[in-house]
Amino acid sequence: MRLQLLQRTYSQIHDFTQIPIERIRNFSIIAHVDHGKSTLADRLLEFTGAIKENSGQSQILDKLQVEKERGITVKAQSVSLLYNFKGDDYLLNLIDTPGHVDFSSEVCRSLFACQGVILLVDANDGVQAQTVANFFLAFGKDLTIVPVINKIDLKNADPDRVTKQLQFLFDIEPQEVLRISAKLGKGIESVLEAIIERLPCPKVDREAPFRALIFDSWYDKYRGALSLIYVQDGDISVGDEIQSCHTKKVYEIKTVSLLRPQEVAANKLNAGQIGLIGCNMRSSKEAFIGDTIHKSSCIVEALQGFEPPRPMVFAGVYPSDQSQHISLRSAIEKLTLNDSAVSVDVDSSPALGQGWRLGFLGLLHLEVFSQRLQQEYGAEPILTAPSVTYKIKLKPTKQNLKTGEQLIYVNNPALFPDHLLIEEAFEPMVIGTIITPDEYLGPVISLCMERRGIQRSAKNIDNDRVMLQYDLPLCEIIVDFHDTLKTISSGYASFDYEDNGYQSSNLVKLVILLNGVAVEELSNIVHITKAQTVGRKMVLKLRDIIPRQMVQIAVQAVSNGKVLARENIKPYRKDVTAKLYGGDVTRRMKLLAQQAAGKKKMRMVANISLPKETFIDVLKK
Ligand SMILES: Nc1nc2c(ncn2[C@@H]2O[C@H](COP(=O)(O)OP(=O)(O)OP(=O)(O)O)[C@@H](O)[C@H]2O)c(=O)[nH]1
Repeated sequence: MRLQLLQRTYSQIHDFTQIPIERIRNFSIIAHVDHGKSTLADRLLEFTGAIKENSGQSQILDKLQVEKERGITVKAQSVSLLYNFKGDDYLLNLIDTPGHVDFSSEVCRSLFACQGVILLVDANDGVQAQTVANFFLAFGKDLTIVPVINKIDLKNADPDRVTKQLQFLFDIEPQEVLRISAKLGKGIESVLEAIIERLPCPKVDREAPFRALIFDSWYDKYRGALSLIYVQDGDISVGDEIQSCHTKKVYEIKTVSLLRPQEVAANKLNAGQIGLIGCNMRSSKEAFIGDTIHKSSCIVEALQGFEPPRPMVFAGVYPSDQSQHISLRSAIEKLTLNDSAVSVDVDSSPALGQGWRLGFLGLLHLEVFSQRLQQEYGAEPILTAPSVTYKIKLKPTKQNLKTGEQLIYVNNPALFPDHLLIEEAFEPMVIGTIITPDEYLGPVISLCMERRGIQRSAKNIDNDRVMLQYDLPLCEIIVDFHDTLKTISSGYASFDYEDNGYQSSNLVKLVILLNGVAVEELSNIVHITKAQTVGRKMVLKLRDIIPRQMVQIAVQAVSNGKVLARENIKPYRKDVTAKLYGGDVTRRMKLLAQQAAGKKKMRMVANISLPKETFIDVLKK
């Protein structure tokens, strides 16, 4: 039995390595969130025999616990499929990609290894903001696009309308558009046919010296860092010595495997293929995504890497007590290998101790990262409020003129300089695209205006849908813009954004004082027009969150030396006169006066203990 299994595995591998370049297709499925990418991937896997039909498993490529729980794809996954078309075996390398805006770096990275994409659109929802962004991403990379309308089985499906939208927005010819139901498995064959007939094969050279691009990597407890590679030239086998162009380190290849979607050992990877290599990389920092690897005996020119993702949202991460510092550090290190879009800097705070300042692509990315820290590594860190990176031009002083450090970048509100030192402040901006049914246009425009948005354009994409473009400050959308947009449009509006540089802005630092002492962890950078409202809200929230203590606590929001809001948290009052029975009134007054004096002393030295959750709760809008 075991021998049979081994022979079968071997024959499969044999087939894979023998496939000529002309019969390889590397492609990705891109779409707006929930339009059915993972479901289509499941069907493709079933159709090509990689998994059994009706195996009861769904979203096979969503492996992480957080993906299964949230029903979203976070990490792009790859799978190699073998498909017999008109008598020939084809190798189809499919890369499943996430749909949420926060994970667009995964989409970008996956596209590098592809020659074409399936652009999937929901037959009921039609083109959404992320569809637009993904289309232009693929179009900009000169990839062949196969437009597919999914969910045609839905009662309200209107594929004709969606076809018109595709034609109007992207100049896609109606006859090119496929119509399928991934859920029911209808039309899947037409997708496979389009992949083979419309997509080009990879432009690679099997005779040239080996060159491959690392486009993903993750950490395995037993084998160290594993790298997913796209072989551009030549071939690679177990036992070969490879060198990294980035670190110049040399490794011996220990394992070569294909993902089917389970890992299947192989002896060799040829140009045009995608596969996994393990070469005893012990430290997570060694598998550098975007790096080119080659055989150590033959120096080659590095392949063009992709732009590293730029973190947009920063937050402090601290262990809940300092004894967990080392375990949290190792968890962060391992997780950042798997999720290379996260940037890590060391940070410290008087209240929370030693920690890190991490950069994320967006708020969902931050939430998913902290959830993965908990689920996969059992870490329970404290996260501070998210912030963006501000650019600040300092007033010229003798010192900064000498050092040339007049321009600084600040992503930690605690480090925002005093207003007297600032000549001009700049905040990061984005161009936001919103697609909404026109009945929600009013509330959507009000939301954008409330978030300091300036309209760029508005156009109808069909009879009842409008596409809006706004210039928006990044800090206004990172926390709850997406959720609010969904709420006011009953879930119908969609949103996507792209970076649009910096813009001069009137920013102030809002500091929270507890009994006159600034709590830097609660500081916030806000636009001057919002300082009063945000200050008021924070003070009220803190009043409710901070537990009453033996002394009165004054909570103040202060900006540029001016108190904008204040609330008092009343102390517990001990009845010092309880033991008095009757007697002289002066005795009673004396006891109360003694108590008041004691409290005054205490207030001055009071070290107010804030609950851990305060830092997270208070800054949620
Ligand atoms: N009726 C119907 N439902 C479908 C079809 N395809 C997918 N769905 C459903 O649509 C929902 C989203 O599908 P997914 O495959 O998770 O979508 P996705 O695009 O991978 O989502 P993300 O990974 O979050 O980007 C699931 O509830 C699917 O069952 C279809 O053809 N018809």
